[in-house]
Amino acid sequence: MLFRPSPIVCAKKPSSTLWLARQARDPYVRLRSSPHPSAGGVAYRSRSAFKLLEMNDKWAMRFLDYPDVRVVLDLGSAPGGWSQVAARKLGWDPQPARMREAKTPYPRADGSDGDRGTGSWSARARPPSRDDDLPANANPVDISDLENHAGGTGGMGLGRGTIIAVDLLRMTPIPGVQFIQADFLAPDTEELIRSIIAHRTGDGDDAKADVVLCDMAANLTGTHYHDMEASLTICTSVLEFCKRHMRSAESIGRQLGGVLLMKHFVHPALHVFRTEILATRFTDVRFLKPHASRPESNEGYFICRGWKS
Ligand SMILES: C[S@@+](CC[C@H](N)C(=O)[O-])C[C@H]1O[C@@H](n2cnc3c(N)ncnc32)[C@H](O)[C@@H]1O
Repeated sequence: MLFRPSPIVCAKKPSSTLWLARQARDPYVRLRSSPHPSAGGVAYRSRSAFKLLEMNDKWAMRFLDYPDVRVVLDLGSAPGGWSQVAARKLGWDPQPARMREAKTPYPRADGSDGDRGTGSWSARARPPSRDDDLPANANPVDISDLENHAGGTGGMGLGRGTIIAVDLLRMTPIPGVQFIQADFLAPDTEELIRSIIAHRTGDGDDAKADVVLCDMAANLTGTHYHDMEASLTICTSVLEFCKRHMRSAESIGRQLGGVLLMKHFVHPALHVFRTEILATRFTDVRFLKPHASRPESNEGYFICRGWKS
């Protein structure tokens, strides 16, 4: 007897069919899945990477390109597209050492050459997956082993400066990026970030960030009011963080130095937040909606340059 799947089990919900159709049409989804020259020949981990590239490169903001940019924070970093862009901009080699190894013969325990000539991943030299991004016993908030962790050079090309990425979720390592798995809104996280900047730069109490990127988005609850408030809470917390930890334009000697790029969602208080709060703290504040941001999404970005301290 032929097995006929039940139509109830097989039927796709209209919403998932629409989602699949949208993904298939989306040029950024297609771009994301292939190695990209601007990512040093590796694929970007998120379609969000193209938003950051657009805001930095295409609109000539170039806030990541100045040689005086020494410390970049990526808040809400997972899966890592923005960190990849930042790492590349600061000159870190995106090809992990074990990826390069995988293209060369990988010796087997029996002494034979293993994968000679295939260029494929062996079980021992495979790209890191989400499950092996950190050692099982690693404490994501322990900074005592910084040099050997994701942010250490680990045999990769040396870039300049420090990139610190923070997310609630785990993130596969990126050369040059120090990842902290933590809630940015939790009271201890700020001090942890500050101490890592101090440790990496050797600046002690003067440790500051030059560029703060925030793509954080709280999980949607479905309650419009609650979701709007959560977005504004993130924006105000990030600004409070900048008040204590951003390097001022004056101290760099560059008028538009000290940059905050921050995602936000529609909120009735946003205009006031921009004009009465952001605009008093930064020399130049603009609203951006990159093409890579879906038109139907309520998200937008503030690019704020020239921190006045
Ligand atoms: C849109 S994703 C970021 C994508 C990222 N920019 C990229 O290019 O891959 C938003 C991220 O914000 C993180 N997030 C939300 N609230 C957070 C919080 N309080 N602390 C840390 N991360 C948070 C989420 O876990 C999620 O990974």
